[in-house]
Amino acid sequence: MAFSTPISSSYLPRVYSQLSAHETTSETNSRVCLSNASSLLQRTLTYKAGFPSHLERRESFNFKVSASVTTDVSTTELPVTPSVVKGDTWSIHKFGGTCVGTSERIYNVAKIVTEDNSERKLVVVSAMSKVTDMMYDLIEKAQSRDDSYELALDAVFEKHKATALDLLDGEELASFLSILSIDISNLKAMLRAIYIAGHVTESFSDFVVGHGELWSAQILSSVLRKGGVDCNWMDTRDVLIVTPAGSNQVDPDYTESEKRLEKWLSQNPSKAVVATGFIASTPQNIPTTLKRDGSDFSAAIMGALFRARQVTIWTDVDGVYSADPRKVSEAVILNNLSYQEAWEMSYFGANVLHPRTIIPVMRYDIPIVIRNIFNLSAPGTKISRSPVNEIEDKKNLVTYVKGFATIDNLALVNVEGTGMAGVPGTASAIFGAVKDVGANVIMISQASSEHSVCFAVPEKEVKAVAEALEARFRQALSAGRLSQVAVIPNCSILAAVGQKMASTPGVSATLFNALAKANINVRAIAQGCSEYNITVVVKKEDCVRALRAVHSRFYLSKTSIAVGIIGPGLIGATLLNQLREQAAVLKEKSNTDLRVMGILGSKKMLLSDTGIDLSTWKEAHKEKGEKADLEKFAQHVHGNHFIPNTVIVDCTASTDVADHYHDWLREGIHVITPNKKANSGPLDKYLKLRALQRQSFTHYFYEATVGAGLPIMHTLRDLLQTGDKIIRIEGIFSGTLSYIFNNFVDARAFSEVVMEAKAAGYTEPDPRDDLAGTDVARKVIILARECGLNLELSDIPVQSLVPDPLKATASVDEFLQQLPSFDTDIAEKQQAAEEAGEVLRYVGVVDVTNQKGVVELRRYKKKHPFAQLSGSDNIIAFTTERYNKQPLIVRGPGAGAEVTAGGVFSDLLRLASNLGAPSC
Ligand SMILES: NC(=O)C1=CN([C@@H]2O[C@H](COP(=O)(O)OP(=O)(O)OC[C@H]3O[C@@H](n4cnc5c(N)ncnc54)[C@H](OP(=O)(O)O)[C@@H]3O)[C@@H](O)[C@H]2O)C=CC1
Ligand SMILES: N[C@@H](CC=O)C(=O)O
Ligand code: NA
Repeated sequence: MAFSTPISSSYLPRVYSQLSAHETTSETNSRVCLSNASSLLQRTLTYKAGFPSHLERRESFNFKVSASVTTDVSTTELPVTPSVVKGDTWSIHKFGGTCVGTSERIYNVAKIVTEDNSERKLVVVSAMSKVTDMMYDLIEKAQSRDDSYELALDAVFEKHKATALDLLDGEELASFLSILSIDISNLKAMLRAIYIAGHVTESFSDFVVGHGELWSAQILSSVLRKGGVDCNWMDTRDVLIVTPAGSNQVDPDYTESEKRLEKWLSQNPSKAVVATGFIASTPQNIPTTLKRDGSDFSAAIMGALFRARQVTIWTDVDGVYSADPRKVSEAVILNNLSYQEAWEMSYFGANVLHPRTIIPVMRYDIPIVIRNIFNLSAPGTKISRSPVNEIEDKKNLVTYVKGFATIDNLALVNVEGTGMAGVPGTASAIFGAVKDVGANVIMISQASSEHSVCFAVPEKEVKAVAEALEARFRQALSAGRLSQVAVIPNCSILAAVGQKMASTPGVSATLFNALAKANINVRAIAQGCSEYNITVVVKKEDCVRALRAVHSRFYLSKTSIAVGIIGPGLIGATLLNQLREQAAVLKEKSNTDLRVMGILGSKKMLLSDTGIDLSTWKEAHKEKGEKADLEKFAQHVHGNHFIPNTVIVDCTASTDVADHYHDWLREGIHVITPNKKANSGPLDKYLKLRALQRQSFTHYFYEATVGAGLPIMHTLRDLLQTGDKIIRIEGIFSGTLSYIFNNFVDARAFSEVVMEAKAAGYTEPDPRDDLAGTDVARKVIILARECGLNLELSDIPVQSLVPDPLKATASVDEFLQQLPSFDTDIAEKQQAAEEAGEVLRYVGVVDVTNQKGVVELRRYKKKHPFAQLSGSDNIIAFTTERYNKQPLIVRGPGAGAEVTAGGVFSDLLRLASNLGAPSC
C-alpha cells in the first residue's frame, strides 16, 4: 500500500491509529515491515496479507493497493473543465529577485522575454533583490516604534525611483513615478498606524511586503512596452485566490482563480503579461502571500491555470546538479528529471524546486525548465513526465540513479523490545508521542521481525522525542516489554534518487557496495516500494565521503582515488612518471582517475587539494614543499578533498612508515607498497595487519615486495585461493645478486659488479641488505607467511656475503669503498665452482611441508635453469599438488626502477578495479 500524495509527518499517528484500529478488528497481522524512504511523497507499509479496505480514501489521502505510485494527485483538486484561457500558446517565465536586482538585469530580463517567440507569454517576477527583506525590516521597525522606519521607506523609494530613471522615460516614467509616490505615501500612513499600534496583523504585513512585486512587475512591463512588446501587468491579488492550509502553507483555489483569470484576460488581451509573484488574495479578497518559495509557486500555479506549454524558472545556477557541487566537485548538471525525481531531490535538500511547485504543473504535463540567466548557453534542467534521454541513458548508470542528496544534523531514535512484535498500535503510539512534541520524522525503518522501529528526526528535536517516548512507554520499559529507547546522535541521511531505479535489479547492491568499499558503516536503511529513492543513514562525519563514493560509483564522475606517495626516490619517482604518462589513458579507457594529492620525502612534503601536476612535481616538491609530517600528510590525502577513495603508496624502505599501515587501513586508507618491512617484520604485527585487512573493505597490496613487477604474489594467491597446496617455493629472489653472479665472470672484480648493480637501481637503498641476504630472507618470509607459516625473520638461516670486517661499517659509502679489499674471498669461491663446471647462485627456499626456510649461496651445474639467467632475472619455482612433476615457473627481471614501479602501478589498477572501475 502506498500513499500517492505528499504526506506531512503529523498525519503519521492518524494513519497508524487507523491501521491499529483495523488490526484489532481483523484476523490479519498487518504489521510486517514499515519503511519510509524519507521523502514526503511516499510512506510505505507492507502487509503480510489482506488490505484494510476501510482505509480507502479516508481523510484526504488516496490509498492505493498497489506497489506502484501514482503521482498525479494533489490534496487540492484542479479544475477539469476546459478553460477559455487554456492553450499551449502560453509560455511562462519566472524571474527571481536576483534576476531583476538592478536596472541592467531588468533590461536583460526584458531581452530574454522579447526573444521568446511564443505566441503569448506570462512573466512572473519577484521583488528586486533585497526589497522583500527591506519591506519586512520597515514593518519590524514600525512595530517596535523605531522612527528609522521612515528613512528605511525612503531607501525603498529611492531604489525604485533610480531603477525607473535608468530604464524608462516619457509617459512610462511619469506614470510609474506617480504610482510609486502614491504607494509610498500610502505605505507611510500604514506604517505610521503600525507604529502607533505597536502591532501588525499578518494580512497588513502581507499587504505591505507585496509592494516589492507590484513595483518590479510594473517596471518590467513598462520596459517591455518601451521595447515594442504588447504588454500589460497583472496584480496577481486580483486573480489568484488561496486558502490557508496550515503550517505556513496555502492551497490555491483553482476554480475561483480560473474564473477571475478569464475575466482579467478578457479585459487585458495583451500578448504578454507581467505578473507579480508571491502575492495572492484570500477568498475574502484580503491580501496574502504564497509563503516560502512563493514566486516559484506562483509561476507553477499560473502554468496550470494557463495550461502553458512550458514554465521556465530563471535562476543563477546552470540547473539541477547530480549532487551538491560544493561537496562533489565532479557533480554534473542533469539535463532531464522526472517530476518525481525533482521532488525527491528537493526533499533531500538539493537546490531544486519545492515539491509544491511541481504539483500544479504535473497535472497537465507541463514541463518546467530551470535555467541560468547568467549563462544562456547552458540548456538547464528540464523537469517533465518523460525525461528519457536515450543517448545519455544508454551510456551509463545515470539511467537508474539520477542524483544524490544529503540531510545533516539528524539523530536516529531506536525503539526496541520483544514486546513489540505482533502488538497492534505500537507504531501509532510511537508516532503519536513524536507528534505531541511537534517533531518532524524524516525517515522510518522497521525490520520485519518487529522487534525495533527506528526513525530519524532533526538533532535539535531528539531530546524532546526521547523524553516523550520514555514517558509514553514507561510501563513497557520497566516491565521489560521494551528494552530501550536509544538515541544515536550525529547522523546524516544520504539519498539516491532515480525514477528508473524501480524494477532495476542491482541498483541498491551497487550503492551499498560503493559504501562498503569506502569503509562506510550504514546505520539504517529505507526504501519505499515506489523505488524512487534509497535512503541510508550514516555517521555525520562519513556523509560527504559517502556522497562522493556513491556519486563516483554511479559514473557521474570517474572512479577516483586520491593517491599519496611516500618516498619519491628511485621507485617513487619512476612511479610518478608512469602515472603522468598513463593518466589520460586511464581516465579515457577505464574511468579511473588516480590523483596524486601528496608526495612525502624524508624531509619535505608537497600537498595539493586538487591534484599535483606530475610534470613539475620534482621542482614543486623541492621549492614549495613544506616540512615533512607523516600524520598531517595522511590526514590531508584522506580527508581534505573531494575524492572518495584514498591510497597511500609507500615507496620507502622505512620501518617507521610501515608501522603506520595498520592505522591507515583502520581509517579506510588503502595501502600499496614495494617496501618489505611490514610483511617481514615482527610476526604479531604482521598477523594483526593481515587480520585487519581481511575484516575490512580496505585493501593492502604488495606485489612488488617479491620479484618486483613479476606476478609472484598474484600467482601464489591464485594458487592458494583456488585450493592448490603449496609444497615448496624456491628460486633466485634477488635481482641484485642475480645480476652480480650473472656478471661475475672473466676474472672481473666482485666489488665492481656490485657497483654496477647499484648504479642500475637493483640494490636496496643500503646494498648491504642485498649482500647480507637480508633482502632475500625477507622475501622468503613474505612468501612463507602468505603460505600460512608463522615464521620470524630470525627463523631463516641466512648465508651472508658481507665480509665479517665490513658488517659494522657505518655508512653505505664507507662500505662500498672498503669492499674491493675483500674481492679475493669471493673470487676464490667463484673459481672453485668454475673448475667444477658449475656456477654460484644465491637462492632462497620456502619449504612449506617442513615449515622452514633457508637462504644460501649454492652451486649449480651450468645446464641447470638457475644457471641460465641473465641481467637481474629472478626465477621462482612453485612446486604444488597441482604443479608437482613440473613446477610452475615465473622468470624475468626482478629488480630495477621501471619494472618495480610497474608492479606498484599494477597494484594501483587492481585497487581501482576492486573499487569498481570497469575492466577494459
Ligand atoms: N630497486 C628495486 O629494484 C626494488 C625496490 N623495492 C623496494 O622499493 C623501495 C624503494 O626503493 P628505492 O626507490 O630504490 O629507494 P630510494 O632510496 O631511492 O628511495 C627511498 C625514498 O624514501 C624516502 N624515505 C626514506 N625514509 C623515509 C621516511 N621515514 N619518510 C618519508 N620518506 C622516506 C627517501 O627520501 P629522501 O630522499 O628524502 O631521503 C627516498 O625518497 C624499497 O623498500 C625497496 O626495497 C622493491 C622491489 C624492487
Ligand atoms: N634489491 C632488491 C630489489 C627488489 O626487491 C633485489 O635486488 O632484488
Ligand atoms: Na612481484
